[in-house]
Amino acid sequence: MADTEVDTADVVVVGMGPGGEALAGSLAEAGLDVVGVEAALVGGECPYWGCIPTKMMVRAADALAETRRVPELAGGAEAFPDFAPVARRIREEATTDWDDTIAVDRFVGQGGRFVRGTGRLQGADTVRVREDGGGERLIRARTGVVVAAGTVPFAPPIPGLDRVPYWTNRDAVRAEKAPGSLAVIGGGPIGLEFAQAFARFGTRVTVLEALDRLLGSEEPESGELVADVLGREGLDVRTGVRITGVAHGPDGFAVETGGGRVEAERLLVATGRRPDLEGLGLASIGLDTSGRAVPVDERMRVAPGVWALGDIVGRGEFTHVSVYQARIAAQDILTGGGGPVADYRALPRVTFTDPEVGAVGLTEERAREQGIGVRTGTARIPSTARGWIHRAGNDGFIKLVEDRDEGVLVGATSAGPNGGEVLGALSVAVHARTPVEVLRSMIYAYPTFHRGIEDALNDLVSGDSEG
Ligand SMILES: Cc1cc2nc3c(=O)[nH]c(=O)nc-3n(C[C@H](O)[C@H](O)[C@H](O)COP(=O)(O)OP(=O)(O)OC[C@H]3O[C@@H](n4cnc5c(N)ncnc54)[C@H](O)[C@@H]3O)c2cc1C
Ligand SMILES: NC(=O)c1ccc[n+]([C@@H]2O[C@H](COP(=O)([O-])OP(=O)(O)OC[C@H]3O[C@@H](n4cnc5c(N)ncnc54)[C@H](O)[C@@H]3O)[C@@H](O)[C@H]2O)c1
Repeated sequence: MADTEVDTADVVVVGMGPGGEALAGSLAEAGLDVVGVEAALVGGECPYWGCIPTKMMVRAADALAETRRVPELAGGAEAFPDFAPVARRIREEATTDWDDTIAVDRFVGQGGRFVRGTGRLQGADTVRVREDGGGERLIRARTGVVVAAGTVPFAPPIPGLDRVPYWTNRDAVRAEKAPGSLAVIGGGPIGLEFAQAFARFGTRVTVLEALDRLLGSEEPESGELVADVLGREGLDVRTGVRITGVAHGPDGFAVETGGGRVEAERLLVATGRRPDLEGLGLASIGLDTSGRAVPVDERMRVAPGVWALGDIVGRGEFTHVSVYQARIAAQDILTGGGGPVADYRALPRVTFTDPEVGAVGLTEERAREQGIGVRTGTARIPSTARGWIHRAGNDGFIKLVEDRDEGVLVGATSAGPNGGEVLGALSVAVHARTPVEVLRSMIYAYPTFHRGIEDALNDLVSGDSEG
């Protein structure tokens, strides 16, 4: 094509979310000629529409919840919820009004070259970029192409859904005020974090989950705990729901379920995410683009000269996974195959509801499916010294999953106040395969939440919960 600019680089990175940005920056700093291609904002979903703005909402909502706990502990206090400071923080502090100039400048400062546009593979060593300005550029990669293009919200095939103006996380993050009422389809991390945060600002929230429990990939106890707490906070949480239709009119949304109709001013769809493998041209390197993820080996390689990382490879849709994989891929690229391999045994995740649900490694069910001889131990937070002291808002538990033949933890959950922080110690134990006997010989500071780990270890070795 006559007006197509042809360019060459060592590495072309398609998608500059947390993973792509980390990889492209480190390769550029190492002296490679790197072109980073980004269709939207450098930084990706996490800083602009995901982790950071939602955690600002959660922080504010938690402050309101703590105020409501004052009467039980310290007299009286009254909160006057106002979403405006949250919306302002998200706009001004988190996203600079959804402007990525700082991130682009940082990458260019590291020595990278940046192209704003949509990239598509044309074979293993070439990326065709449709630039925002209207031009087109063909970039040939001497060393390789890295696909780090993330995922987009998935809308389930519910009759009527494609004709109504429902919210995804992108709209919910840009809310200027808490809606009067909100129906949330999906009881995973996205749905639950938004549901609780808006409810604490006064929104009447209904959560509709198809499975028989919330947080379906975690321990069943986690979903039960969150459903119980949300219910007590006044949310209407329905599991095992089959949604048969959605409509929108002047009065808002109507969601039809087997158990009746749910009406709400806003509808948030949070039913998982999918990559666009077809749009990325991955068929040109022989991949089946109907799949739900890009298959990679343990060094993030897809094919000779092609790597993929982050949400698009489906090994955990978390920023820390994306950045971890960027480190693995960067070392593979820089050493020509001599770097470490990815190890997901101690993959941590935290759902930032209150109580926070932290988990690492395998759930009990997954461990049993893998043929591991499992022993579990549990401590209830309200029964621990610190939980009892804490009182209002002390719901939670610590559950350990031990490989009883090896005498090491292969998974753990810490749900409760600061559950994500307590997870730190458990992550080290699973990652380092610290023997349970060594964990039992440690001194746990009194009275901390993490001392609940010792209670759970005692339950583990008591033998009562063997299975
Ligand atoms: C509401 C919400 C809350 C979350 N909270 C957390 C949390 O608390 N903790 C956590 O660890 N994770 C959280 N996540 C998940 C986290 O945001 C993702 O795991 C992370 O952003 C994935 O990084 P990535 O680099 O793989 O992809 P992304 O962040 O999705 O970035 C991919 C980039 O590629 C670009 N792109 C796509 N196609 C093309 C193309 N053809 N050409 C050029 N560019 C392209 C996109 O525009 C995007 O910028 C949350 C997600 C959401 C939605
Ligand atoms: N704190 C965090 O780290 C954090 C926060 C938000 C998102 N994330 C990441 O983003 C990813 C996507 O989050 P998510 O919550 O959208 O996805 P998810 O897959 O975890 O949960 C989606 C839920 O929607 C339900 N669902 C699907 N179709 C339905 C239907 N027709 N009716 C009712 N329910 C239906 C599913 O059963 C599931 O429970 C997560 O996997 C997570 O890794 C992480």
